[in-house]
Parts: sequence; structure tokens; C-alpha cells
Amino acid sequence: MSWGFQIERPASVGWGSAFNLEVGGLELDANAVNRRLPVLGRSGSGKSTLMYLLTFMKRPREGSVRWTFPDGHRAQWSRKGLSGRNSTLNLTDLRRRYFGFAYQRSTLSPYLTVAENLMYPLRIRGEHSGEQMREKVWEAVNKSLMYGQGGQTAGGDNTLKAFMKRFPNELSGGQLQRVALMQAMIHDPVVLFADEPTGNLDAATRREVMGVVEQWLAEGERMVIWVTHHLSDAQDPNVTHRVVVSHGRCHLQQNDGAQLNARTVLDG
Ligand SMILES: Nc1ncnc2c1ncn2[C@@H]1O[C@H](COP(=O)(O)OP(=O)(O)OP(=O)(O)O)[C@@H](O)[C@H]1O
Repeated sequence: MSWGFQIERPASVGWGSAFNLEVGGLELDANAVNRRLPVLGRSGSGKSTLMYLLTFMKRPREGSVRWTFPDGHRAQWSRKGLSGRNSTLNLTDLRRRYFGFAYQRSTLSPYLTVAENLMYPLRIRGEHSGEQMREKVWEAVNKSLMYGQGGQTAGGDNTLKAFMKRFPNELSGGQLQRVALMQAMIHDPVVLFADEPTGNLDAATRREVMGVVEQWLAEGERMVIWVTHHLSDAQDPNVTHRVVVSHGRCHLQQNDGAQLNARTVLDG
């Protein structure tokens, strides 16, 4: 494996007696899946639970998850938490540098402007001067708004500055999702995790939002793992594989270009 994650058998993750998901045998080489992995499954099948496991937020009941990154660093996560012996990174490094998160309930604070929300992950890292942070935020807003807008900022704004001063409740659904993704990517993680990043958006806006991710993927050795209920995400020509969570198990399936049918795909 060049880089990616591995879960050996047997392994499982769950919520008390209420839910159990078998994850053993799920293995993924980032380059072999073209660095894009959609996760599909019916509501309540365990997609978010799988994401919590892969991001080391929720410990497995048994077994372990091992990440290897393109720079050679690695990290292993099991029932006891992070294995110091098998990890060259600590949890803070992983969460602040290697992983980026854009979750279903937006990670944007309603009390901060667009610019302040984007600045936040950079402040936490504490590695950039005020000037560098402002530059990165400016660049991020530029990218997230200009994509697909034919050079015009979205929503009729005539300046980026005005947009940066808006609060999340003053954004359209598509703008909100783009800013949330930019926030998750601004510190340049290796793996971006997104839970329904294009939730209730129409097809054109969905393409624009995912365009922000595509731009980011093109810039280096990165990977995106995202939960989606859009079968079209799994049929994208750039997507070679998908994970389907069903009946308490995870199935890695290949995208052979065939038209997908919700019943056969989601029910495994
Ligand atoms: N904090 C929790 N405590 C107890 N059970 C939970 C908790 N979170 C999720 N579950 C249960 O675990 C199962 C899987 O939930 P999960 O959120 O992973 O599903 P999902 O596929 O992401 O669903 P959706 O598409 O509706 O977001 C569900 O039965 C859910 O009720």
C-alpha cells in the first residue's frame, strides 16, 4: 500500500447494545481508489459511525484501524485508543494537520463571519502570522466563490470583502457548504472527511460544491472520503470505488460504470 487505511479482521465498532458495525477487512489504498471514496448506505446504516472510526473519534470494540500517510507517518487506533508503539503521530497532529472535517451539522459557528470561521482552524494551529492567515482566508474565499460563477461572486455580491463579512445564516445552501468545505481544507489536511457535503442541493450546485474539493485534490497527495446519498456521486467517472454500509457491514465495491439502482446498491 502506498498510503491509506487498513482494518484487519476481526474488527467492529458500535454504540452499546444498540448498534454494531463489522468493519474488518476494509482496506483502502488511496491511489488505487483515485483518492476519492464515497460512502453510501441507508439512513441509520452506520455511515457516520464509520467516519468516526476512521477519524479516530470513536474507538473500535475490537480490532484496529491503521493509517499510513504519504509522508510515511502512521497511526493506529484500537479499543485502548491511539497505540503509541505503532503511531508516529499524536491525536492532536492527526486532527489538526492530517484530517479535515466537514460535518452534516455545519462546523461553521453562527457567531463568526465567513472570514472568522475560515481563520479559526489556522489560529488553532498557531503556525501562521496574522498576514499569512489573512492571505490564506482570502485565497480560500476566492476559490470557493469563484468556482462555477463565471468570475462573479455568488449571490450577487460585488466584492469578496462583503461576502467575508457575512454570517453563516446570510448564505445560501450552496455557499454554506462551500465555505464549510473550505474551512475543513484551509489547513491543507491529507484526508478530507465530509458528511453529506452536498446534502439537499440541486445537481448544478452539487457539482459546484464538489468542484471546490476537486480543485483541492488536484493540488497534491490528498484524499476525500465523503458520505453521500446521491448515487450519482458513486458513478462519477473519477470515482473508481465506493463503500456501501448495509446490514451491519461495510462493502468496498468497484465503479464499473454501470447505472446504479438504489435498492440493489444500498441494500448490499
Ligand atoms: N450517540 C449514539 N448513541 C447511541 N446510538 C447511536 C448514536 N449515534 C448513532 N447511533 C445509532 O447507530 C446507528 C448508526 O447511526 P449512524 O449515524 O452511523 O447512521 P448513518 O448511516 O450515518 O445515518 P444517517 O444517514 O441517517 O445520518 C443508528 O442505529 C443510530 O441510531
